[in-house]
Amino acid sequence: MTFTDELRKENDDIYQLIFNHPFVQGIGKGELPKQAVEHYIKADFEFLNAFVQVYSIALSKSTNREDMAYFHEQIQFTLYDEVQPHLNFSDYIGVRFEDLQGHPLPPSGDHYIKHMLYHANMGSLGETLSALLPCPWTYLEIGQELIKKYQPTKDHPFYKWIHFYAESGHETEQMRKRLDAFAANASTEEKLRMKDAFRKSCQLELAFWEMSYTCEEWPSNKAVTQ
Ligand SMILES: Cc1ncc(CO)c(N)n1
Repeated sequence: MTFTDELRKENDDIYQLIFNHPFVQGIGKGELPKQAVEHYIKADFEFLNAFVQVYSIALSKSTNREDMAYFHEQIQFTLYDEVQPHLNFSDYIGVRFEDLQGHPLPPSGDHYIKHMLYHANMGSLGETLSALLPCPWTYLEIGQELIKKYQPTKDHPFYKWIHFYAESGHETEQMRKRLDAFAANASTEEKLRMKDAFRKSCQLELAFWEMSYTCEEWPSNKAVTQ
C-alpha cells in the first residue's frame, strides 16, 4: 500500500461525511438554495486565490525543473480551468461571476487557507502537498460518486460542474505520485506531520461545505444570538 493509499483509507470516515453532506447531495439532485451557492462561490473564489499562492510558495521551494513545471501547470489549471465550475454555479443563481469576487472568507474558509499557508511556510514540500491533496482528491471522488448515483444528463443544472471534477483524475494522480515520492524519503516524524496536515484538510473540506450550506459568517451582532 502506498503512503497516499494509507491516507485515503485512514480518512474514509471524513470522505463519507463529505459525500453525504446536503450541499454535495444537492449538487447531485440539481437542487440547491441559491444563497448557499452564492456563499460558496464567493468563498471558493478567494479560496482558489490562496491555493495559487500556496502553489507559488511550493514552486519557490522546488529544486528541480520537473517540480517547477508541475507547480506551474497546477497554477494555470487553478487560474484558468477551474473558472468553469464557478461559471456553472453562477449561471444557476443568475449572478455575474465578477460580482461574486472580492468578498472576505468566512471563518471556516479562512481557517482552511491559513492551515495550507502554515504548512507551505513552515513545513517541507511533502507536508505542503499533504495539506493540498484533499482538495483535488475529494472533488474528484465527489464528481465520480455523483455520476454513479444520479447519472446526470446534459440538461442537469450542474452537469458541467460534476463532469469537470469527475474528469480531473490527472490532477489527483500527479499530486499523489509526488507526495508518495516525498514520503519515501521522509522521517517518521515528518510522515506524522503529513498525516496530520492531510486529515485536517479533509476535515476543513467538510467544514467548507457546511460553511456554504449554513451561510456561515464571522461573529457579529448579526451572527450571534443575543
Ligand atoms: C474548497 C475547495 N476545495 C477543493 C476544490 C477543488 O479544487 C475547490 N474548488 N474548493
